[in-house]
Formats: sequence, structure tokens, C-alpha cells
Amino acid sequence: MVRYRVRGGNVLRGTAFIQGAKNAVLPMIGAALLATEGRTVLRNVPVIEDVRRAVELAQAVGATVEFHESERTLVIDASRLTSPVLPAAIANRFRGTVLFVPALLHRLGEAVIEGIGGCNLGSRNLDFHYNGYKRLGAVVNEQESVIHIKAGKLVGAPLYLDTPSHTGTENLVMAATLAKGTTVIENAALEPEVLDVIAMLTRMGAKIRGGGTGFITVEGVENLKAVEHTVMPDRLDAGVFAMAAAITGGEVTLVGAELQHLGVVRWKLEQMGVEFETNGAVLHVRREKPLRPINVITDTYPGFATDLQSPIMAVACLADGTSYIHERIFDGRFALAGELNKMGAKIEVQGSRAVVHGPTPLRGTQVTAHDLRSGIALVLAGLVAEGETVIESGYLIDRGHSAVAERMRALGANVEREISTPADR
Ligand SMILES: CC(=O)N[C@H]1[C@@H](OP(=O)(O)OP(=O)(O)OC[C@H]2O[C@@H](n3ccc(=O)[nH]c3=O)[C@H](O)[C@@H]2O)O[C@H](CO)[C@@H](O)[C@@H]1O
Ligand SMILES: C=C(OP(=O)(O)O)C(=O)O
Repeated sequence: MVRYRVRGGNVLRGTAFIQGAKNAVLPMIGAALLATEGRTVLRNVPVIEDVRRAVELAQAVGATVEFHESERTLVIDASRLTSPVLPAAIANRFRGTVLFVPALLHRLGEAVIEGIGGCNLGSRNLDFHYNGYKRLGAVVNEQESVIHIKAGKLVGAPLYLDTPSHTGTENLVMAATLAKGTTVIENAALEPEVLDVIAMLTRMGAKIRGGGTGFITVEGVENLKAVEHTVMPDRLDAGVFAMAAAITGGEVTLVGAELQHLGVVRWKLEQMGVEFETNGAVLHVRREKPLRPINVITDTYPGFATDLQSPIMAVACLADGTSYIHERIFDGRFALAGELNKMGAKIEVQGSRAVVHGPTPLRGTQVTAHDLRSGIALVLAGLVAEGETVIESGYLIDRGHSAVAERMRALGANVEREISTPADR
């Protein structure tokens, strides 16, 4: 069991290095499995638990994968895939499991999904994925916890998503790249990670038009080749470090962050009193003024990212007035409120809306990370809490943010990552 121990009170100052994007590298590992020969090289790979699980899963289906963690580089040889089974023991531990399906369908004619993990955020349906595969000619058989998908040669078709699902778009694009003929995907996701995956697939030889417009056209090709690709910066990691400056009233320089990718998050933080300034390739983030309350409505890109809703809830606890948060993407993403309330916050939740009554001084205590972003939000809360905040399960934080304790300490925070034994608890 991993736990994080945060002693609050330090103002964060200094330089933070932003990791490569979790939500781009996971589909890229899935994409690498589409190449029938050669070795794919992915650079700027975040050293996070989800990538370690994706490596294990790729190995379980027969790929040869080396994760050179100190070089942040993955080398993937998918020339021999041997098993269509995504085994429960690995597949249940992260969401990226779903992104292996298109390659298994193309390479082996079937995919057996024994489980799918990821953050527990309420319903996380996959009907758009399955309906898309069916329209391309696959047969989907859902039996209790195992999903069996079979396909001969997939054939291009008009597809749509009821809402612009992030992994749904990536999966249908990947499925269409090697399908026979043309596929048009309507209501496709616009997230920068989706565009980065399309850039990699295009380099591999795929014919894809319309990324970023909501209408994606894919002309199927015969083969895709292994390529080298550098993973884009993680906008969620950048958002968290910007909020670490915001909550502590500090000043940080973010290396490897892309301000444009923050979308509405940038403007909301500015309204709270945070200042952003780009200087060439680095991003300065500072907060000197008192924190103002905020109104947040989560949405698909470029709207306010749902994954930054928990972190901004923590910041809103310190704002001078009442903040309103409306979660529109997931129906169960407010577990953080109860944990922040244990620390002294005053947050009321009603359905998909939360009201944060600020400012409330926070005090450290034992709290629970219910998912990845509520975990990192509790680290932010711990930075300003009086005394010590202990957060379990730290594994959830490690799923998506690399070397959190080291990077926070480099900014002057007092954050430790500890391995706890049952006897400690
Ligand atoms: C690995 C990865 O990239 N994870 C991200 C991805 O998750 P993920 O791709 O799972 O999120 P989606 O965009 O698919 O889901 C958004 C909403 O659509 C619904 N839905 C989705 C698909 C479907 O077939 N049917 C359906 O009803 C879901 O229940 C959810 O309410 O996008 C989310 C929304 O930006 C982020 O929080 C996650 O960090
Ligand atoms: C919801 C998230 O991740 P996943 O989709 O991998 O569970 C997240 O990154 O906050």
C-alpha cells in the first residue's frame, strides 16, 4: 500500500517538469500494436503505473516491450502477437485496456476483454465503442464480466458517437485505419490527446482527415508501419502544478507545459486570481492576489476538463466566497467532497452540482483517494492544511502522475511517498 504524507504551510516556488500525457501514451501503445513489423519508439513517456500496466498487457498479448524508464522511452515490437486475451489481473487495473481492442481485432481477428479498470467515477459505458465495431462488421458478445469481440476483415462505414467520447474516438479511428474502404466518424472528440494519436497514426501510414473538427474521415490502408513519436505534454499534470502555485500563493515555472491545451481551465484560474505568462517555451504561473470564488462547468475539450474538477474543488476551498461546480461528464465524481470536508471544508453536493463555501482553513488528517484526480487534489489540499495530511491509496495517484513527491519537493513542498505495511495501519 502506497501513501502520501503532506505537511502543509510551504509556499511553492521553483521549476516543475511536466510529464508526457497519460491519455495520449495509452492509445499510442494500442496503436503500436497495429504495426506488423519493426519496432515503435515512444519518447517523453510518463513513468506512471498505468504505463507499467499497459506494458504488462502488451506483453501478455505477445508483444516485446522495453520500458526504459530513466530515458522515458518505450520500445515496442508487435511483429508477433500471440493471444487475444486481455487478462483480468492486468486489465482490471487501468482504463487503457479498452485501447488494445482495435489492434487485436486487426491482428488476431478477436479480442477477449476479461476486465476493464480505471477511475471509479460512476457509469463508464462502452456502448459507443461496441456499436462502432459492430457497424464495421464485428460481433460483440457481452457475457457477464467477459466481453468477446470477433471480426473478419473490418469494413469502413459511417459511424457516430452520441457524445464525443475520448477513448471511443481513438478506438474507432484505430479500427478504421486498417478497415477496407472509408469510415466517417461524426461527433468525434476534439481533445489534444486524440489529435496527437492521429498524428502518430498518420506517421504510421494511416489516412486520416478532419482531426479536431468533430468529423473524422479515415481511408483504410493495407498496413501500418512502426514509427518514432514523442508524446505530447500532459495538460492535466500541468493543470495540477499550476493549481499547486494557485493554492499556496506561489510562483512556479512549468517546463514542457502547453498553455493552449488548458482550454477553459486557464481562464477559470485567471478569474480566481492566477496569472499565466509564457516566456518562450516555458510557462510561469503565479498567484499573489487573494483567491476569488469560481463557477465551473465541466465539458469536453476545450471546455473545463473533468479531470481537473477535483483539483479545482480543493483550490476553491480557499477562495473568498462561494464557488459552484457542475460536473457534466461523469455521474459519480464528487467523492472528494467528503474527504475535503474531513479536512474542514464546507462542501455541499446535490446530484451533479457541488457548492464550495470558502474560505475555510484546512487541517491535516487521514483521507482517502477515491480515484486518481481526487488523490492529487488531496495532495493540493495537504499543501495548505495545518499539520499533516495522510492520503491512501497512493497507488491511484501513481497511476497518472509521475514522481509527485520529488517534483513537489523540488518546489519547496513537504511531501513524502511511503510504502505502508498492514501493521502500520
Ligand atoms: C484513458 C483516458 O483517456 N481517459 C480519459 C477519457 O476517459 P473515457 O474515454 O473513458 O471517457 P469518455 O469520453 O468515453 O466518457 C465520457 C462520458 O461518456 C459516457 N460514454 C462514453 C463512452 C461510451 O461508449 N458510452 C458512454 O455513455 C461515459 O459514461 C462518460 O459519462 O476521457 C475522460 C473524459 O475526458 C477523462 O476523464 C479520462 O481521463
Ligand atoms: C479518469 C481518469 O483516468 P482513466 O480514464 O484512466 O480512469 C483520469 O485520468 O482522471
